[in-house]
Amino acid sequence: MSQPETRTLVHLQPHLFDDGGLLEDDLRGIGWQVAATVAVARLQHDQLPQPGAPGVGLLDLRGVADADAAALAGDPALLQALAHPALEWVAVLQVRQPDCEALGRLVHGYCRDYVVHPCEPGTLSVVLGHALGMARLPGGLVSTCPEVEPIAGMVGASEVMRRLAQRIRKAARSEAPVFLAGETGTGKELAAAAIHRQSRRGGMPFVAINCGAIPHSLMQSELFGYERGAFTGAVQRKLGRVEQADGGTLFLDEIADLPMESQSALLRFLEEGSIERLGGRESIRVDARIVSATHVDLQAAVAEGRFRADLYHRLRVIELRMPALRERGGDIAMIAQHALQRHAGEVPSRPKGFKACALRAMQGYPWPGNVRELINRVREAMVMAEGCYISARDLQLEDGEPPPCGGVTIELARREGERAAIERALARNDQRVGPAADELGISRVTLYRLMLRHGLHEARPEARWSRLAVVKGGREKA
Ligand SMILES: Nc1ncnc2c1ncn2[C@@H]1O[C@H](COP(=O)(O)OP(=O)(O)OP(=O)(O)O)[C@@H](O)[C@H]1O
Repeated sequence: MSQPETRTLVHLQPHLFDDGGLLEDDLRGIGWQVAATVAVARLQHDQLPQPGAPGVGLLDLRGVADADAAALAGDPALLQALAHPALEWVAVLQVRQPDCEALGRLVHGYCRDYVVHPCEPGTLSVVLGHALGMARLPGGLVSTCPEVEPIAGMVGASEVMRRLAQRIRKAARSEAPVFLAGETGTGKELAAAAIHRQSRRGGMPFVAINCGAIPHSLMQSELFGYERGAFTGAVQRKLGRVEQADGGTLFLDEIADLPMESQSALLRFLEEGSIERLGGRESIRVDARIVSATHVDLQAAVAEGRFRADLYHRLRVIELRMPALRERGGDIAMIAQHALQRHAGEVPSRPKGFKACALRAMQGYPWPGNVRELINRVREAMVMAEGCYISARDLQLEDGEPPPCGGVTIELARREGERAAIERALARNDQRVGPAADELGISRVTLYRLMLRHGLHEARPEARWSRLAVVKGGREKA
C-alpha cells in the first residue's frame, strides 16, 4: 500500500503557547507536518510560501486572552500575513475562545475554518484537507486564478464573448468600416483596439477621438487639422486626427455627437479617401480605416434628423454589438477576479477573493455601467473590505439570497441527489461513517466533508462535531 502524501503547513503563533507538542503530534498522526512555526513579531516573508504554491496556514490563537484580542485583531503584521495570496488559514482556538467577539471577527474575516483543540484527529484532517482543497481550487485564491481572454485585454469566456471574438477576428481581416454598438462601459474602445491590432494595420497608429468630449467649434480642426494662418492663433500647421491615423485606424467614439458640419466632411473622406486641412487648398490622400462607436441609438438619431442617413450607412458596413455585462453570465465573476488581481498593488493587504454573497449579488445586479462599473466597485471594495474576502456589502450591492426559481438548476439537482444518497447510506449503516463511506465508494474524509457541507453532521447523536464550526466563508463557498 502506498504511503499517504505528507503535507506541510505554516504554524503562526501570535501568542507563544506551549501544549507540549500535542498539536504537532496530532498533525503528524494525520499526515501533516509543520514547515515553520512563526511568531508574528518575527515573521519574515520568506517563511511564507511563494504565490503560486497554494497551501494552508494554521493560525494558532490558543493562549490569547480576551483583553489582548482586540489589539491582536488590528495588528498590521498579522493581518498582512493572513492576507497572503497563496494561503488559506485555519484557526486553532481553545475552549471558550469562540465566545470572544474580537477573535470571532478575526477568524470570520481571515480564516477558511476553525477547530477547537484538542479535537478528534479526524476533524482536524477534514478541516485542513478542505482548506488545502480550497487553496488549490482554480479560480479561488488570487494567485491561482487563470485569466481567460478571448480578445487581448478583454476577460471573458462566455458564449456571447466567444462569438464576439470570432466576429472581431473576421472584421480585422477586412478593410471595411466597423460600427460598434453597445451600452456604456461594455468595452467598445477595447474592441476597436483589438480590431486594429489584429488587422494588417496593427503596427501603424491607432488614433482615438471622443466626439462627445470636443466642443463643436473645434471639431473640424481637431479632425482635419489646419494650415498656418487659417485662423487667429493658428501659428503653425497642425495635423488632424484623420491624418495622424494615416496607415492605421481612426476610432471615432460617441460618433452620435459629431456636429453636422463634421459629418459632411467625414462622409466626403469616406467616399473620396482624401481630406483638406482648414485654410488649405490641397487635397491630401489619407489611408485610415474607420471604426466608430456609440452607446446611444444611432438609428433614432437618423430618424430625428440629428445624424446623416448616408453617413450612418457608410459607417456600419460591419456592425458588432457589444453584449451588456448582465448577458455574460460567469464572466462577471471572472472580470471581478481579474480586477482584484490587476489592482492588487493599490492596497497594502489585498483581499483574496469574493464571498458567495458577493458573487450572488454581482450575478443578480443589472450593471447599468457594465464592465467599467464592475471594475470600479471592486477597486473600492478592495480598499473598504474588512477581511480577506469581499462581501456584497463591500461592493455596495444588495446581499440577495439565491433567487427563488420555479425550475431546478443542474447544480441544485446534483446537490439534492448527493445529499439524499448520503442520508440513505448513513441510515442503512446506523449512522456509522466508515461503512457508509465504503458503500458510497468514497473515503471517510470525503464523506465527513460532504456531511459538513450538507449540514448532516448535526443529525448524528453521537457525533463529536460540536467543537467544529464552519465559518461563514467556508460554508458560503462550498
Ligand atoms: N471584457 C473586459 N475585460 C476586462 N476589462 C474590460 C473588459 N471590457 C471593458 N473593460 C474595461 O472597462 C472599462 C471600460 O471599457 P471601454 O472604455 O472600452 O468601454 P466603452 O464601451 O468604450 O465605454 P463608453 O461607451 O463609455 O465609451 C475600461 O477600463 C476597460 O479596460
